[in-house]
Amino acid sequence: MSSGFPIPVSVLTGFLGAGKTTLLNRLLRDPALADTAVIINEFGEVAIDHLLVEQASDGIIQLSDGCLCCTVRGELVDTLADLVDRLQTGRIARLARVVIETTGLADPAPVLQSIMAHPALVQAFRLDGVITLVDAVNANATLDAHVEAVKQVAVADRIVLTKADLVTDPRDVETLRARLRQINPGAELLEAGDKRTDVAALFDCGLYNPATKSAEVQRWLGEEAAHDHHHGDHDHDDHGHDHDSDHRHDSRVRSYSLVHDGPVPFSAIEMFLDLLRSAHGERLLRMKGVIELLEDPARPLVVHGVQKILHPPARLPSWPDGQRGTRLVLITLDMPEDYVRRLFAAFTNRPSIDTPDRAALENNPLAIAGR
Ligand SMILES: Nc1nc2c(ncn2[C@@H]2O[C@H](COP(=O)(O)OP(=O)(O)OP(=O)(O)O)[C@@H](O)[C@H]2O)c(=O)[nH]1
Repeated sequence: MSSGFPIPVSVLTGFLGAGKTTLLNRLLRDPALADTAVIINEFGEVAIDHLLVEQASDGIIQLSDGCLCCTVRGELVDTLADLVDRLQTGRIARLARVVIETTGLADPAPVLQSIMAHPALVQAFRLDGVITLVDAVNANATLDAHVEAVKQVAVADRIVLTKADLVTDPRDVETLRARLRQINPGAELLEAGDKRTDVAALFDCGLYNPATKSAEVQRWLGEEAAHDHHHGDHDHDDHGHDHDSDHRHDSRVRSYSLVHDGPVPFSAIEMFLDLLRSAHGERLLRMKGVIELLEDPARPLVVHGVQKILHPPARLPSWPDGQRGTRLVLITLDMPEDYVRRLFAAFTNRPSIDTPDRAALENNPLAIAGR
């Protein structure tokens, strides 16, 4: 494949009517998004019709500013594969970026998985990040009612609050921000109405940016460290209202970091990640981390995963903050944290009491109870 690959893919998600199309229309006016293909993952209306100048017969639409727009007909992977084919056969001159707008209340994980798990697409595309829009007026009710909405927040790299202008009491926005922080401490929290919520703020949020050979590691690790906690089962908001934990899907979401000072053999980390994903894939909403490998401790290995899918690990040329060590950040849904911690300890050779050591685990991975 030529040097333009892998092409960054951003997923724009958010509840029904959260303001995805509105934000996308604003962003597409920025020349920085030239040569971007927008894939709208739904049938029916073309949402950005006022930008259209020409509709190609095959469903891919060339916009006046050079962007491409298509609605998914059939499988998303087919649409992405078709874009690669067009690029390689010269039917598209350039393709710098893909933005996938998902439908309202969808679980974004299958979209991410369809890209990251596809053997051919993974060569052509890399997941840049998930941008989740949250409607400040309706978010609390939606988060209470739909676990998909909580997942959308949990997998985000950027959370954009929309319609804050319609909320009369600013304290309600602050309460919502705290709730979103609780679900996903690592994501940057922005407001749609803020001029700074631009292309630069929303894109290129991968852990590893091949263009600059740098990582966002420092920022999200710092955030996570500051927020490392269990999410309480019994929260109350600023107005003193207790939430019924049965309706609080976000109490099922936890984020925590796993830290190991010192290098870890590649085989150990590989086995740890394999076991975690095979045993708990659906519950592992998001994982990001840097790993100090025994085999090459000077160059951190960056891992990035969504559910069972692990993005191909990238190498950084050096440690971004000078601090070595293995640090993984997990966002999980209904996953026994204790099991994960003990598994990690076993593979990093720090068995806790009653936990079999790594050699025993490699022979019998089920030896850790509590799954
Ligand atoms: N006041 C206000 N209205 C907004 C804001 N963002 C979006 N809207 C309005 O909310 C409505 C829905 O916005 P869309 O951009 O269509 O939302 P969407 O997420 O694309 O909607 P679906 O694709 O149907 O899920 C529109 O009427 C927008 O004008 C905002 O920040 N403030």
